[in-house]
Amino acid sequence: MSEPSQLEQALVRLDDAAQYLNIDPDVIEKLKFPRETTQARLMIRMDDGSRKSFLSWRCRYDDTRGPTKGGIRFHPNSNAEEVETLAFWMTFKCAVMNLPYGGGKGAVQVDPRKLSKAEIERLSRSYIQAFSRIIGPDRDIPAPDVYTNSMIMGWMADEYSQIVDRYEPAVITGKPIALGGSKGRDDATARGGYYLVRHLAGELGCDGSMKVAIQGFGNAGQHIARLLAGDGHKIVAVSDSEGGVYCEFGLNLSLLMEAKAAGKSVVSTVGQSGHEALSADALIGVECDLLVPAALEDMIHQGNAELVKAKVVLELANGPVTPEGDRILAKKNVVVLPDILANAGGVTVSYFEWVQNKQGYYWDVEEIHARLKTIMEREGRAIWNISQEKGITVRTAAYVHALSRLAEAIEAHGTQSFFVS
Ligand SMILES: NC(=O)c1ccc[n+]([C@@H]2O[C@H](COP(=O)([O-])OP(=O)(O)OC[C@H]3O[C@@H](n4cnc5c(N)ncnc54)[C@H](O)[C@@H]3O)[C@@H](O)[C@H]2O)c1
Repeated sequence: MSEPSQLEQALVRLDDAAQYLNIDPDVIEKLKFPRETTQARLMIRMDDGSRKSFLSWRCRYDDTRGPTKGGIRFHPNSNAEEVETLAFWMTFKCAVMNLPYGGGKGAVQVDPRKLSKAEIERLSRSYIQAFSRIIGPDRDIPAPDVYTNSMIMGWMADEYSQIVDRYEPAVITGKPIALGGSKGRDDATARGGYYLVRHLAGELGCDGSMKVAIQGFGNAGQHIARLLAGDGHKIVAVSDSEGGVYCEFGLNLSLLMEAKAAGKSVVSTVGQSGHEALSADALIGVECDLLVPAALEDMIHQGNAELVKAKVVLELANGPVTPEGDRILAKKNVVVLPDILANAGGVTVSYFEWVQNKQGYYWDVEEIHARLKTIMEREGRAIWNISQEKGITVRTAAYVHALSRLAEAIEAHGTQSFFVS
């Protein structure tokens, strides 16, 4: 038998959740397949005068609850199936948070590190030229993802406005503040996870001072370290792609952030402030209360999940625990706060950006934080209660929560075929 595809693996979560709900089979049939995936070949002029082409996609997985929403990734390994899987996750993430969106995703198969800044700008504008009839402020709203950033979103929003011949900032989120971006977007993903852990601390047994290990010390990893340390928790281990560092009394975060800002690995701080070297893999098994995967997919799996000593795993990364890893953690009574809830602070503040663009009135950062906190606590509490009532993992509970909202919307839309023939 062939290996299940990436999307088939993701759909296992849908089947798991469906067992706990009495929903129409039509709903599952609708959610099993993306509504539409468009492929385009982008041709751009390189700096040396030659022309080069790149494959690209945009998937609108499901738009029952509103316009589709999801990032655009620039990556050499991107392919249609990965885009569809990520769009499926976005469908559930937006439903978990009750944002008025469906799920989408886009990608260009490219290694942007091999392109000049001008070439990346031409590629970004060419993506919008190819997909301008698919995206739109009330149809499909892109955002940054792996190897894309606010500068690229600014170029894309500008290109779209030129094509439709009017100022249309709500077509894309994650823009620079000068072009209609929102305050509070930079640390939104980590802050959402932080509000969630703080709110459920009593239930999770995390109400005292915690020891924390963080895998991946990029945007999400550095912000969660800063926020948790601010509450007096000890960050005892962090890692990046080159290795890790450990200090049982708490790492020196300023030292680590200075190293990253200078383009160095966290490993460059070994020997200073009591920092000891730790292999990237050893981080998973560090003695701690909270483990935060904030790097890549599939990092906690069948081969290393048994090593986890933390009571709680906060998934700031997308898909960091494999289904086998999940089963092992559940057996060890480790609570996993799943990605579609734990890292949804990012898309929630993207939603705030879209609302601000549409209303033309901008909120201060305190208002953004207060609104994000309210939503994380409300949805986190509802999901926690489902997991307790049904005796299921928090991940399955999050899917149950999202699926019941999706099912309600799909049923409310009705199906025309009932009235034909
Ligand atoms: N930034 C956001 O708003 C956001 C929103 C939702 C989800 N996420 C997810 O969070 C994760 C991290 O995103 P980010 O924006 O912080 O990315 P980033 O590129 O800023 O940081 C990723 C970090 O992971 C490290 N890393 C790579 N391979 C590693 C390995 N094998 N072991 C340990 N560390 C490793 C990198 O060195 C880097 O420090 C991704 O899965 C992303 O999809 C991010």
